[in-house]
Amino acid sequence: MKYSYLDNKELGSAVDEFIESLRESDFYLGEEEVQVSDALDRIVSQAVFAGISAPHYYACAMDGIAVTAKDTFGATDTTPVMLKRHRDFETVDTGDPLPEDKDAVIMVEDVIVLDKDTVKIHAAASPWQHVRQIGEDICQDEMILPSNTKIEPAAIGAMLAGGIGRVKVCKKPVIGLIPTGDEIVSPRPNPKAGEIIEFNTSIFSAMAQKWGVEAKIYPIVVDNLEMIKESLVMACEECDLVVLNAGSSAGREDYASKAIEETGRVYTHGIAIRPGKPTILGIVGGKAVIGVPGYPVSGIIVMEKVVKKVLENMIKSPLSQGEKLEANLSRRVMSSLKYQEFVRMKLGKVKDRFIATPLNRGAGVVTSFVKADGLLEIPLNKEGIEVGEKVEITLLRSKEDIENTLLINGSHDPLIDQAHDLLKRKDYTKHISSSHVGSMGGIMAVKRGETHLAGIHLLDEATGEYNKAYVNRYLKNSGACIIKGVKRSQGLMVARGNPMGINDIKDLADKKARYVNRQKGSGTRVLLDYLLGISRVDEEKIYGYDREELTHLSVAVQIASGSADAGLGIYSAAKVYGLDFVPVCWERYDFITARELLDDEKVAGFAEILKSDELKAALDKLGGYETSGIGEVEYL
Ligand SMILES: Nc1nc2c(c(=O)[nH]1)N[C@H]1C(S)=C(S)[C@@H](COP(=O)(O)OP(=O)(O)OC[C@H]3O[C@@H](n4cnc5c(N)ncnc54)[C@H](O)[C@@H]3O)O[C@H]1N2
Ligand code: MOO
Repeated sequence: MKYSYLDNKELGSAVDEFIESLRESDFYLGEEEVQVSDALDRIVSQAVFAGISAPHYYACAMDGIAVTAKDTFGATDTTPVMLKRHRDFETVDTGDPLPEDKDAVIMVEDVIVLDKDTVKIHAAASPWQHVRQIGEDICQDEMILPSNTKIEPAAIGAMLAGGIGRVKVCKKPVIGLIPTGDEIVSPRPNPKAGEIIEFNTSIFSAMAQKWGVEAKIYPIVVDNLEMIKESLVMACEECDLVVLNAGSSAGREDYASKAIEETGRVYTHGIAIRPGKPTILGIVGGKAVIGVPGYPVSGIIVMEKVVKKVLENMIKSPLSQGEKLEANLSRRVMSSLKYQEFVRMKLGKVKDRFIATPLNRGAGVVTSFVKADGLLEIPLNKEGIEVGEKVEITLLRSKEDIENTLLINGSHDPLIDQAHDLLKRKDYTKHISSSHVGSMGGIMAVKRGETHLAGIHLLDEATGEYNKAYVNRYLKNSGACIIKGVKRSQGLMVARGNPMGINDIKDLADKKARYVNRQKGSGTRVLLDYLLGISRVDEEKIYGYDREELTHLSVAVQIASGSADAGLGIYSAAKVYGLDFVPVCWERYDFITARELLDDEKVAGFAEILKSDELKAALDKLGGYETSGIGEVEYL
């Protein structure tokens, strides 16, 4: 295999060696002068010294009267001192210059006015009280900012106060982004089969924007070595750093490495990180060129861990640092000994513990980054991390946001999305994060204290009753209770017009329908098995019984796209895709929680939303729901 030719260099040393090589071609950007008022977030290239002191005169710090302190000595509660205007005092406001013969200010609150020109005071003033000395803030020639410091809002004020109007800053790097690939097309609403919408460079450009770096996106280049070389050379002339996106691995049409080699030099091809292993580090025309893998998740990681580091060295300043947080791992995470791995994580706080749950690890699943609250780094030579272990997470959102997030595990229902939207409309500081782990997964998460709520719909085959039996069985004595949800219509989703004439569970086998199932542990799977049992249909007779999807909507998508004929699911999911729906039964979908969490502001707030008329209206619109008792607590 060609892949064995890729390097597997440790991330830190690969990047450090690359930066060393870049230094030889003098990759610092130089400086330019800008107006201080336009200099937010720029990096000063030289230390900034004050031209004048601030304040540059003795300034009154309070509204009141300016006096000579010694004239007030002896004033007490019992022995007030009288002062005469223009002889002993002058009226002053905050910021006024202190009159020349005066050395203190008495606040207006401490002055008793006897008549227009006479006041009485009951306490002596000490010399220089409430007077801002010359240079109290900044002394002339004092250093306001050292070299290579980012200009924050207050620093703009300090420089202006110090008499500085223009400032020398590092030039802003411009990064060139070249998307490549025959299958890549510019964003459009209805791409054809085989066309992939180009979005990576928009992600990278937005990341650059957040770092305060300019980005220039070049036209998409097809998989043609000469054309890639041409675009690369042009970008290297026009930009300070170039990202060549996709074609980084060693497939038939992966030309990135060759294009860099033939126009400059490749220093590393292959870094021991996952995702992101086929990363290329090269130099063309003295400019850094980074071959970033095509998969978006790999791309984001390489931008963050490699491109950002190179840029930081270019402008000699850190670009952004994620806050860290300690959390308990809710699921075991496996890792390869060969790679340093970066895993997207969901975070939440249940009682006083932060809980971290790994998200989908597919390098093509860009929404895993949309859902992620943080990144877990698993070092090289480690096989994984066990459930319950404490891990350090680099945050992608603020700790406060995470503390304000209600966690819902278990089975998903669109009502959660509706409630989330209502919650955000009521209070923008609150969030809901839901993980689709099936009803049983939800019960276990409540048991382990890893979620605030779990959405469940589990039929007890013996009693025909929903949910309670399971809570009693699995959460006995652990003080769990039910927050009532809805009754919802479950049925068979089939293509519009029901072309195969599927009318019940038996028809799935009899008419050889291609079925799409839900995952083990999901309530819908339990329901199917129950229905197969009472219909005396063997699961082996169901074509596609082992094909599993994680949500009602993803089952509906498979049917709508024609890759399956039927799947069990709820009415609202069928409606979204315009599918026909053969009702099978009504089932209860409820939430369970630990009793001590009922007082938790987030849980109580969710129960309130459940009870609201707005939610009922939204559910009526979705269809297939019955909402009596929704939001009520049922103790077991
Ligand atoms: N046989 C093997 N195949 C692959 C291996 C391997 O070890 N053996 N490594 C995989 C890894 S890891 C990665 S990462 C990718 C790297 O792929 P390339 O950099 O060569 O990129 P492509 O194959 O051209 O594209 C991958 C994927 O990303 C999509 N893509 C590309 N550009 C964009 C864009 N601008 N916007 C949105 N999406 C984009 C592209 O369509 C592909 O789906 O290689 C594996 N292969
Ligand atoms: O870089 Mo690949 O993304 O390791 O999965």
